[in-house]
Amino acid sequence: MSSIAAYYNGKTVLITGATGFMGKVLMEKLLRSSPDVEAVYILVRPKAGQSMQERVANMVKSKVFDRVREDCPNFQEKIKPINAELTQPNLAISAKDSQELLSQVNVVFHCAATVRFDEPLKHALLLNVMGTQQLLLLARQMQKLEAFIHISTAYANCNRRNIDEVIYPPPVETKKLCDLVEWLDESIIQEITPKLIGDWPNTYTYTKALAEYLVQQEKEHFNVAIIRPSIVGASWHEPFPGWIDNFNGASGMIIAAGKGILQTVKVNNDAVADLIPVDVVINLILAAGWYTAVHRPKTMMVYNCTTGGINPFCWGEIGYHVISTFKRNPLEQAFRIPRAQTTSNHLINQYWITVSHKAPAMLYDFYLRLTGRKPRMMKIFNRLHKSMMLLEYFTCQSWEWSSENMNMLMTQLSPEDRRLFNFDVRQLHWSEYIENYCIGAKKYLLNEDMSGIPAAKQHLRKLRNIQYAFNTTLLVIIWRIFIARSQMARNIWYFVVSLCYKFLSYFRASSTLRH
Ligand SMILES: CCCCCCCCCCCCCCCC(=O)SCCNC(=O)CCNC(=O)[C@H](O)C(C)(C)COP(=O)(O)OP(=O)(O)OC[C@H]1O[C@@H](n2cnc3c(N)ncnc32)[C@H](O)[C@@H]1OP(=O)(O)O
Ligand SMILES: NC(=O)C1=CN([C@@H]2O[C@H](COP(=O)(O)OP(=O)(O)OC[C@H]3O[C@@H](n4cnc5c(N)ncnc54)[C@H](OP(=O)(O)O)[C@@H]3O)[C@@H](O)[C@H]2O)C=CC1
Repeated sequence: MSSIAAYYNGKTVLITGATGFMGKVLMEKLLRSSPDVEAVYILVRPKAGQSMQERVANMVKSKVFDRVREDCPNFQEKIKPINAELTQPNLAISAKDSQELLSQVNVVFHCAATVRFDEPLKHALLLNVMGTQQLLLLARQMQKLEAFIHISTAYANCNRRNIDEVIYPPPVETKKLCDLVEWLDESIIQEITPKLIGDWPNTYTYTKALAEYLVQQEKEHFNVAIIRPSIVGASWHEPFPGWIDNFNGASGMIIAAGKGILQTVKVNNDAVADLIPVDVVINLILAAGWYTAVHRPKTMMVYNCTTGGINPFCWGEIGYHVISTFKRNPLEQAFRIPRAQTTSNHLINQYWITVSHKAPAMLYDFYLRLTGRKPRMMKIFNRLHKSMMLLEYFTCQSWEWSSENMNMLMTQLSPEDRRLFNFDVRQLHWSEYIENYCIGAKKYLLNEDMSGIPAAKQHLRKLRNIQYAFNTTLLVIIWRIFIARSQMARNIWYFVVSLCYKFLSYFRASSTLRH
C-alpha cells in the first residue's frame, strides 16, 4: 500500500485556488488516490455572476474529474466548499465556517494567487501577500494542523541566476509596503511600481517572493514547506496525457503557433525551457505534504520543482516539436500555415513581426472590411504582441535551480509511492510530451475533435495554395514595377524570355523529329 495515499485517507484537507488549473488537478489526484480522505474543504469565491455553489457544481462536471468519477462516482460528496475571498479581511469566511476549519483541518495546500504578469501591484499584494498572511494566521489557530504547503514559483527569485532551495531576504519589509499601498492613490502606486519591484520583471514574481518570506516566518508555529514549480504545462500522464485548461504559461503561445497566428517569437533557442508537467508538480505537492506531516523535517523545506537541471530541453527544440506536431495534427480554421521563426535578436524579430504578423493582419482586415465584416485580426495581434513582450524575459534567459530536496524526497518514497506519485522528470521524453501537449490543447482547450483532422489538413492545403498564388502575384507585380523603371531589368527580362522561347522551340522540334 502507498504510504502517501494511506496518509491522506481519514485526513481533512483544505485547498485554496481549487477552481484553478493546478487546484483541480490536485483535488482530482487526492480524491482518486485516497478515496477515504475525510473531507476536502475548498475556498471558493462567487465569480462572473455565478454563486459559489453554482461554480462548484459546474466544476465537478469538468472532464478533469472523469477518471475519479469512474473510480468513485460520489467523489463530490467529499468536497466541502467554503465561501471565501482572499483579498478581504479574515478571507471573508463566516464565523461558523471558520470554526469548522479550525477544528477539522489537518493539511493546507495554498494554491490561490493571481498569476497575471500585468496585475496592478496593489491587487497582487492584496492577494498573493496579504491573502497568504491571513491564511497563515488562520492556520496558526488550526488545532489539528499537520502540514501547510505553500505553492510559490521557481521564478520568485528570478532576479538571481542560481537559485537554491532557500528563502532569500525580501527586498523590502513586507508589512511596511502593504501599509504604504493601502493608503497611497492607485495612480501613484502605478507610477512607482517599476521602482518598487526593481529587478523583478513583474508584480507577480515580486509578490510571490514576498509571500515566501511570510511563510518562512511561520515555521516556528507549524510544519511548513514551499513548492516552487517552473512553467507548469499540460499533464504528462494524469488524469490524461496532455490535460490543460488555460492559456497561461506556454499554452497560449503554443495554440497561437498552431493556429498560424504566431509566426515569429523572441526566444533564445539555446536557453533552457523549464516546462514542468502539472501532474509532476501535483505528485510532488502531495508527497511533500506527507513528508512534512509525517517526518517533520527540522528545517523548513523548499522544493524547486524544475526540469532544467535534470532533463534540459531548449526553446528552439520546443518550437520545432510544436510546429511539427501541428503540421501532423492541425488545428481547425488556422489563419496561416504553422511556422515559427525563433530568434533572440530584437531587430530580426521586429522585422518578422512586421512581415509575417502585421502585414497579413492588415491585409486580412482589409479583406474583412471589403466583404462588409468587422476587422479583428490587428486586435488579436496586438494582444499577442503584448503577451509576447511580457513573456520574453522568461524565454530569452536561463536559470539554474538546485533540486536536492526534490531528489532527497524521491529517495524517501517506497517503490509503490514512486510509481503512484511519480515526479522523476528524468523519465520525461520531451518530444512525446510536447506532442501530447499540443494534442491536449487541441482537444481540451479548444474542444476540437480529432475526427476533424482531415478537414483541417485540407484547409492547410488551401492556405498553401493561396500563399503560393499570393507570392507569385506579388513577385510579378514587383518585377513589373522594376521593369517599367529600369532599362537593364528590361534587357534581362527580354533575354530570359527569349531564352525560354528558344528552349521551348528546340524541345518541340526535337520531340516532333522523334515521332
Ligand atoms: C512555437 C513556439 C512556442 C514558444 C512558446 C513560448 C512560450 C513562453 C512561455 C513563457 C512562460 C513564462 C512563465 C513564467 C513562470 C510562471 O510562474 S507562470 C505563471 C503563469 N502566468 C502566466 O503565464 C500569466 C501570463 N499571462 C498574463 O499575464 C496575461 O494573460 C497577459 C499576457 C497579460 C494577457 O492579458 P490579456 O490581453 O488581458 O488577456 P487575458 O485576460 O489573459 O485573456 C483574455 C481572454 O482570451 C483568452 N485567450 C488568451 N490567450 C488565448 C489564445 N492564445 N487563444 C485563444 N484565447 C486566448 C483567455 O482565456 C481569456 O478568455 P476569458 O477568460 O476572457 O474568457
Ligand atoms: N501556472 C503556472 O505556470 C504556475 C503557477 N504557479 C503557482 O501555482 C499556483 C496555482 O496556479 P494556477 O492553478 O496555474 O493558477 P490559476 O489562475 O489557474 O488559479 C488561481 C486560483 O486562485 C484563485 N483565486 C484568485 N483570486 C482569488 C481570490 N481573490 N480569492 C479566492 N481565490 C482566488 C482562483 O479562483 P477563481 O477561480 O475564483 O478565480 C483560482 O482558483 C499559484 O500560486 C501560482 O503562483 C507557480 C508556477 C507556475
